Amino acid sequence: MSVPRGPVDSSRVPRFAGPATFARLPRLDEVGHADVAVVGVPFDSGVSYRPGARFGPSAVREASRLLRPYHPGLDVSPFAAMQVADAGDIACNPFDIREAVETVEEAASGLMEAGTRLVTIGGDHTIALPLLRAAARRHGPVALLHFDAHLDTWDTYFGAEYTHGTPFRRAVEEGILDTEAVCHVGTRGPLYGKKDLDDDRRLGFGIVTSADVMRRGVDEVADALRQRIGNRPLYLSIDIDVLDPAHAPGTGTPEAGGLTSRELLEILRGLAGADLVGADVVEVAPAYDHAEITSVAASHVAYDLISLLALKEEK
Ligand SMILES: N=C(N)NCCCC(=O)O
Ligand SMILES: [Zn+2]
Ligand SMILES: [Zn+2]
Repeated sequence: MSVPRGPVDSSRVPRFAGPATFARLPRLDEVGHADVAVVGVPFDSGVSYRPGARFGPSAVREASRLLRPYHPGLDVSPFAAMQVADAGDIACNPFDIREAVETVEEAASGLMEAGTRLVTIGGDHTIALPLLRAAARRHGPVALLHFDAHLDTWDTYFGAEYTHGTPFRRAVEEGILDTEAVCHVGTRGPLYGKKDLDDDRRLGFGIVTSADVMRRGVDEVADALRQRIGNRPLYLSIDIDVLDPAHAPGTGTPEAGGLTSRELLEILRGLAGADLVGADVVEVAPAYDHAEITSVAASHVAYDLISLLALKEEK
């Protein structure tokens, strides 16, 4: 039996039929080894406001049925260039955040053992910490581009260290980021105080605000980010709330004045050539969504991330 590769043929089986793996790709257990695996983490016990991101992975998979095999913007057919498979969900304890964080780290590390690179669908932003740990185990401290309305470098919430507002402070404390190349993109909205920005700067982060993207334009922003990253191993963490609520209403902590989905996708495309080692798309909370606006956007972001990984494979 030959190993399946790529999405189910949509000229034979309509896209709305059959199980919703990401982009209707084969499951990891059907292909054995994958160059890239899409994995879900249905976990939202780290949220500070609206819950619901535990249903993100299934909503993004459902919305990904319409994705097509060729990416004209990057001139790549990601599912032909490499084996991409859906690894299903990492099942983690919704009642014990610390245990869940460990489960995600171990499961992600296990998947990466064979050289598989991960595109993870969240889940709330807490999960970026164990995913970065797994990336750093393999590659050493990684460069990070963090697309988000929020800094997520706060210290604790109600005394809790592991939450969706704190993963990147923990990551710096743990020494798993290359703090010469860590930057937030799309930041906006009210903060608790000026100290938030001072702390964030002290941790080593640069900031490209949502307003900066508007004023400087996507090409200039992407070029500057590419330069800052150089050829370091790069992890991309994308909180879907980086998009304006008009483009992503289905999320837990929406903030006005965000990026358009077009801006986000174009900045990502401008990162072509970077040494991308892993990525996540988090904070899709489908209960607040309308007409799959948010999960469609997230599915396209994931597709672009996979396409960036494919460019690397093609070389
Ligand atoms: N959406 C994420 N990841 N973090 C938002 C935390 C905002 C807050 O509770 O102040
Ligand atoms: Zn956020
Ligand atoms: Zn976040």
